[in-house]
Amino acid sequence: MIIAIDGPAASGKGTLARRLAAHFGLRHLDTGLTYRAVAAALLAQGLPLGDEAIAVEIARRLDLSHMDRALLSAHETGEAASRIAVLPALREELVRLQRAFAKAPPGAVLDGRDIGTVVCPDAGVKLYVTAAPEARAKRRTAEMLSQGKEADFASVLEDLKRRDERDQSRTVAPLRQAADAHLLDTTEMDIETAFRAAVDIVTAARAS
Ligand SMILES: Nc1ncnc2c1ncn2[C@@H]1O[C@H](COP(=O)(O)OP(=O)(O)O)[C@@H](O)[C@H]1O
Ligand SMILES: Nc1ccn([C@@H]2O[C@H](COP(=O)(O)OP(=O)(O)O)[C@@H](O)[C@H]2O)c(=O)n1
Repeated sequence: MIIAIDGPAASGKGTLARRLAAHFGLRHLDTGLTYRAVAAALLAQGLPLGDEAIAVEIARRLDLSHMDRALLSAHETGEAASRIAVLPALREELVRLQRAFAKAPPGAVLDGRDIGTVVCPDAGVKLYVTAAPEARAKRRTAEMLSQGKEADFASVLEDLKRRDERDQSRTVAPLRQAADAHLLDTTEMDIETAFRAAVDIVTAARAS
């Protein structure tokens, strides 16, 4: 079975995806990391973010089993990832890797922006996880502070809104809720409540 999870930045989709994968015995791929890994490589080598051919070349060499969220979590990496995520040939290359991961047994949970709409349109269950921008900025700020990084709520909020706008308005695979996705608004939910709600949705979908 494939579970597709999409949603805006810091909505909690990664946390849910990880826990659902463990609960249902599936593999997990955070597809945001694939965009972050390419962006981090470009930044590290001082290469331009707009050069599609170079980005595709880096994507071809990606090893999905060696992507470390901690190493790729920097705020600037997320910002650069959303800038290169508009490049069609790069998306094509990454989607190819993501689909291959999704299809291998026993199934997988993938989270990102276009999983239910583009990467796995036939997924058994689709969730669209969201929360109010202020709630998401509060979570991301707390996360950064807990990692010993500097974080200012107002600028985190501004950055998240700008990234959401870019992700929703790009021409190729924009962030949007698939017609058959279940909406999970976690603004008023803690992690445990959101997880329980997601398990109920998946369990009901598997039974039908
Ligand atoms: N429902 C929730 N309530 C409070 N904090 C949450 C909730 N879901 C996730 N978080 C926290 O918010 C931060 C961002 O969550 P994450 O799963 O990484 O989001 P995303 O993958 O959508 O960017 C993490 O620190 C996570 O522990
Ligand atoms: N399936 C995906 C996943 C991420 N992305 C892009 O990659 C960026 C970083 O994604 P992420 O999931 O790591 O970001 P957070 O939500 O964790 O902050 C997003 O802002 C998107 O622009 C995408 O275009 N498609």
